[in-house]
Parts: sequence; structure tokens; C-alpha cells
Amino acid sequence: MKKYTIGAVFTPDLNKVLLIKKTKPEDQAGRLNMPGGKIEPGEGSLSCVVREITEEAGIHTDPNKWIYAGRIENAGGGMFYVDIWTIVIPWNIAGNIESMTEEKVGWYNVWSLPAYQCLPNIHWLVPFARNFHDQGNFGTLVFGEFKYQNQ
Ligand SMILES: Nc1nc2c([nH]c(=O)n2[C@@H]2O[C@H](COP(=O)(O)OP(=O)(O)OP(=O)(O)O)[C@@H](O)[C@H]2O)c(=O)[nH]1
Repeated sequence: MKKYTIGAVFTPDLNKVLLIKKTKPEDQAGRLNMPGGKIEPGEGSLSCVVREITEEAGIHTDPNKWIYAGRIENAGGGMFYVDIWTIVIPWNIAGNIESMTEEKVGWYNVWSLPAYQCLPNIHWLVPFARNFHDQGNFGTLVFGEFKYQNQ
């Protein structure tokens, strides 16, 4: 079973989300995804997302501020899952993002995500994750469990 995390990182106004231009795996190359990566043996899911954001965007996030939003998994079971985490970071930290690998990170307007450049499920993962922080408008927290059908 392969285990991954992705992190939906927002600015305090909830208007911008941190995305990364992937160079790998092949089916993601050239497209925008959230930062994240593989959970290492013995590592917790939260520790993984905190580490990946540091490794990919050069910023330290407070582990206590992350919210677990849900999981994407293969419907057949056993192949992989992706834990979805989300956080709002202060402006002074948001201003310090830096691409740490060949995969460039940047802030993207949540209201005009570039349609063809994003991985398809980014288009619903971003508003889904954003909703966790937008309690003024939507009130309730929702938790997700999403399954891919086997081909
Ligand atoms: N948005 C989205 N991201 C996904 C899906 N499946 C999946 O593996 N990912 C993410 O895609 C990324 C795969 O990138 P990667 O191949 O560079 O990850 P890795 O673990 O090998 O790299 P690492 O060296 O950073 O740990 C991971 O961040 C993983 O969380 C999905 O269905 N939707």
C-alpha cells in the first residue's frame, strides 16, 4: 500500500492556495497539484505533510494548525491512499515561500485556477479544503472519503 499526503495551504484571506508545478510522476508532469508526497516508513501522516511543505516550499508550518480533511483511496483497496490536510498560514510566512526543488511553487487565485494546467481533482479539492476555514459562510465542517473505481 502506497501512502501519500497533500496539503491545501491558504493565505489568511482564503483567496490564494499554494500549488506546485509537478515534473513527476509522468501523469502529473507539467500540471499543478498541491504540495505533498509519500509517507515514509514509521512516519505519521501529519508529520509527512509538515515535512513535505518544508521540503517543497521552504516554510515551516505549525503542526497544531493543520486540519485533516479526508482521504482519497483506491476503491479496490490496497494500492494507495492520499490523506488531504489543510491549513491557513500567516501573511509573513506566506510571503516567504521559496521553490526548494525543480518543481516550482507559487500562490494561485482560488477563484481563477488555470483550468487545463491543474490536475483534474484540484478543481474540487481546493474548494473542499477551503470550506474547512470558511466557517463564516458555510458553517459546518465536512469530512471526505473519496474512492477511485478500479479501471
Ligand atoms: N491531487 C492529487 N494528488 C495526488 C493524487 N494521487 C497522488 O498520489 N497524489 C499526490 O501526487 C504526488 C506524487 O508526487 P511524487 O511522485 O513527486 O511524490 P513522491 O512521494 O514520489 O515524492 P517525494 O519524494 O516528494 O516524497 C504526491 O504529493 C501525492 O500526494 C490524486 O489523486 N490527486
